[in-house]
Amino acid sequence: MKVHFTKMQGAGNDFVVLDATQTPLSLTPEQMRHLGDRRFGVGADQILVVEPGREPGIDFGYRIFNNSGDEVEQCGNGARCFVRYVHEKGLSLKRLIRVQTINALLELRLRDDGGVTVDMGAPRFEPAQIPFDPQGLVPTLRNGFEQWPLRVAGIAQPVEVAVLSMGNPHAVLLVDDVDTAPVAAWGPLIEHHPAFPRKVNVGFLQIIDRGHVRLRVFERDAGETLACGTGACAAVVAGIRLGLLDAEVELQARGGVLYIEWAGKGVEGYAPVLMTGPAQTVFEGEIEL
Ligand SMILES: N[C@H](CCC[C@H](N)C(=O)O)C(=O)O
Repeated sequence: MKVHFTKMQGAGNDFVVLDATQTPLSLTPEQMRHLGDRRFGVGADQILVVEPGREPGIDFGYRIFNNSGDEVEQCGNGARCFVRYVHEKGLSLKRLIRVQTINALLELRLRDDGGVTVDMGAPRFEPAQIPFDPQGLVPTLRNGFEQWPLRVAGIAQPVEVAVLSMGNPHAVLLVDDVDTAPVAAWGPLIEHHPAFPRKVNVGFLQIIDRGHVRLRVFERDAGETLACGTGACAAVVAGIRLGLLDAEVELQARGGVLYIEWAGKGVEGYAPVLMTGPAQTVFEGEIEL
């Protein structure tokens, strides 16, 4: 089967984008893995599928697959590429589009300056929503926010992580310097820790000052990526809840800069996280699957 694709990237997190708005696409996990394979396929961290909106007021469906072939709940850098894609393909002229993922409704805005801002929804902290099983661990509270002392096989000392969901699960640990952080060594150990029944994305967060951070993310099912949008949102939310960051943060990922805004908890609960950053088409092509 010949499949047309568009290769895109957002801060170096790269994607194969497939258009299923006219004809349904149902690819197997093996076909998704082939698309994501950097040697035998196109190569990407994730595969994004653009589907028609299924309800009034919803412009599109948005499905996300890691290059492992597993479908996941959310992808922030992908959301920015999604809105760029639908405009470039003439699938929508609206500057604000509403898209439905498997567990969230997102509002994506193409800005007048050409940048893209996505409303990533509110973070969730309840263990069952992450999901996270504290396994009897006693957290330390910092500014009233839990840091959980995970005991990880292969790591001598307990690893203090903040845990939350951006629709997908995240564990965030503070490091002095992302360049020397043990991302490759600790990332997979924490990703597969039994406290995370659906595994977890692991963020290594370096605080520069209250408005500037650096972040590396070892992504669930994808390994370290040059940027992780939901990971950036999760890390900034954790930093704000720990009392270390202000409401607007510039985040340096290895592949580019993201701007994250979160107003914290209001009268109606937790505010949504807003993320602004780049989204670019790299090339188009066809592949035999
Ligand atoms: N690896 C993530 C999905 C992609 C997230 C990331 N690429 C982003 O931009 O949010 C997960 O399994 O939850």
